[in-house]
Amino acid sequence: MCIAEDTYTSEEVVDQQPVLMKVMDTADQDVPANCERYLSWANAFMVVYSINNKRSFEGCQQYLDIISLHSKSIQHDSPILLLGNKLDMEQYRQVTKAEGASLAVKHGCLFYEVSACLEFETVQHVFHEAVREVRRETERNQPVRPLFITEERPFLHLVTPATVASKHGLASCTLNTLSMVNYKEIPSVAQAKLVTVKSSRAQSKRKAPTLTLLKGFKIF
Ligand SMILES: Nc1nc2c(ncn2[C@@H]2O[C@H](COP(=O)(O)OP(=O)(O)OP(=O)(O)O)[C@@H](O)[C@H]2O)c(=O)[nH]1
Repeated sequence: MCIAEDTYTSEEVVDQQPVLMKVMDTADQDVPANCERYLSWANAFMVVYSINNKRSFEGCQQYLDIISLHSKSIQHDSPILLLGNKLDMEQYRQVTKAEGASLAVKHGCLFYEVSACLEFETVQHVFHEAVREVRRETERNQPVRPLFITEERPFLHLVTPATVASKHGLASCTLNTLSMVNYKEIPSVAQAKLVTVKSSRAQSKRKAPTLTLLKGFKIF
C-alpha cells in the first residue's frame, strides 16, 4: 500500500474524537532492514502483503517475527494489523484467506483482506480499527485503580460523597449505600496486612451475607 517513505500526519475522527495519526511507510524492501527506527516510533503496525503474491506474504512473516521479538524485549504489545491487499485480484490469488488468518492468529494480529484501489471505506475502517486498538491497549496498560476500604465514620462536611465518588470513578449507584462511610486507598501489597475483625455489623443477622463477609476483614 503506498504511503510516503517519510512521515505525514492526518487528522481522523474516530468515535467522535479527532485523532492525530502519523504514518510511516517503511516497506520499500522485501526483507526487513533498519527496523529500529519505526519499531521504537510506532504505536501500531500494519503489515501488508498482496494476496496475489506469495513472496510478499513470506516477507510479512519476517516482519511479524521482528515485531514480536521487539515487543517481547520491551515487554509492551503494540497492536499489529495484518492486511492482505489487492482483494480485487481474486482470480490471481496465491495466498488463501485461511493462511492469512492463521498467520494473524500466530502473531496476535487483527486481520483484514482489503482492496486499496477499490474499497476506500474498508481501508478507512482498518485505519480506524488501528486507532481504536491503540486506545484499548493504552487503557489495558493503565495502572489498576486502587480499591477502597470503608470505615463507618461520617463524612467531613467539605467532602461530599459525590466528590469522592467522582474523584475515584465510583459508579453513581453506589452513592446511596456508601454515603455515610469514609474511603481509604488500600496500601501497596508490601505494606498491607490482612486482619480478621468482628464488628457488630459483621455479627448482625439482619445484614446481607455479602456485607457480613466484607466487614469480616479489615485491611490497613
Ligand atoms: N490491483 C490492485 N493494485 C494495487 C492495489 N494497491 C496497490 N496496487 C498497485 O500495486 C503497486 C504497488 O503499490 P504500492 O502502493 O507502491 O505498494 P508498496 O508495497 O507500498 O510498494 P513500495 O512503495 O515499493 O513499498 C502499484 O502499481 C499499485 O497501483 C490494490 O488494492 N489492487
